[in-house]
Amino acid sequence: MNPVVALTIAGSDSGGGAGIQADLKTFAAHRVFGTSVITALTAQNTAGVRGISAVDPGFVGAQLDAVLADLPVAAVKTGMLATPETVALVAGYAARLPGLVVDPVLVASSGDRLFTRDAERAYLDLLFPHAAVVTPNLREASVLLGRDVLDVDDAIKAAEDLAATGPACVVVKGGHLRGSRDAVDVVYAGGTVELLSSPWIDTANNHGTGCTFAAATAARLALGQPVAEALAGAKDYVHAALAASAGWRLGAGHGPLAWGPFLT
Ligand SMILES: Nc1ncnc2c1ncn2[C@@H]1O[C@H](COP(=O)(O)OP(=O)(O)OP(=O)(O)O)[C@@H](O)[C@H]1O
Ligand SMILES: Cc1ncc(COP(=O)(O)O)c(N)n1
Repeated sequence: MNPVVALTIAGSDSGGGAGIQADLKTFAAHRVFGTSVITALTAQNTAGVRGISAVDPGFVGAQLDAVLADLPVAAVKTGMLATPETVALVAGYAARLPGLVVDPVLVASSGDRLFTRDAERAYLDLLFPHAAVVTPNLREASVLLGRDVLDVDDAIKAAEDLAATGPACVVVKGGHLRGSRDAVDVVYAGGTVELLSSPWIDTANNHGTGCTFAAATAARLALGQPVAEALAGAKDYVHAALAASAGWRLGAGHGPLAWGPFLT
């Protein structure tokens, strides 16, 4: 029987911990066949981003045309899109992108910018209206809304306000919540707020958690799970992948998660 196919539209992380590399490993761990449209190359390792070379939007389009013309993509995740031009381009394909999970990657965990400064509105105006799920972290929600998003109450209000731009579901991720003993994510869909919570794992190996969460959600949507089930499963998967790599020392900075075969 043919495998289910998912697509990631994202940047390459040469260090293998985030971006396209994290997404494809996450798809494989879910037994989903991964395809990829690369929007940018980053010269990156666990310590930070040394350089970025954005792919010309025309060639991002050529990759999308090639994949969509030939392969039965069942769900899509977007990660680093690098420029508002590429956000606009991807939005133009929205009608052909089922189960669209938009992770609005703006800044790396190292603090390096991954998206054109002051151009974030393109996400709100062009891409969010087409998304099944959007997954900002606290800092991304704050940049998108132009105000501080620091605690769970702020995150609930942020999720409501971001939902007004049109996505079916908003998850404001709480991996950077201050002083929390649990990793609490706020999920807002259909006018209802729910909290997704898992025990906090004390680890420096947390590079790529956001990419992995969004890719696991897309993989599960591709497998036919409803959104709420896909998000709960993705949350469990990230927790397991963080726990499994907690004892690793790969790289001098924030190390990667343990995907797929390393989980068992
Ligand atoms: N130390 C941790 N222990 C348990 N869960 C965590 C931890 N860190 C992050 N998570 C979970 O991982 C998912 C990603 O959240 P996070 O807020 O880290 O996203 P992000 O900032 O976009 O990730 P990234 O570091 O890749 O940019 C969320 O479900 C969050 O609750
Ligand atoms: C290519 C690429 N995509 C996404 C991220 C965000 O991940 P993180 O916040 O863990 O650095 C990244 N660093 N690099």
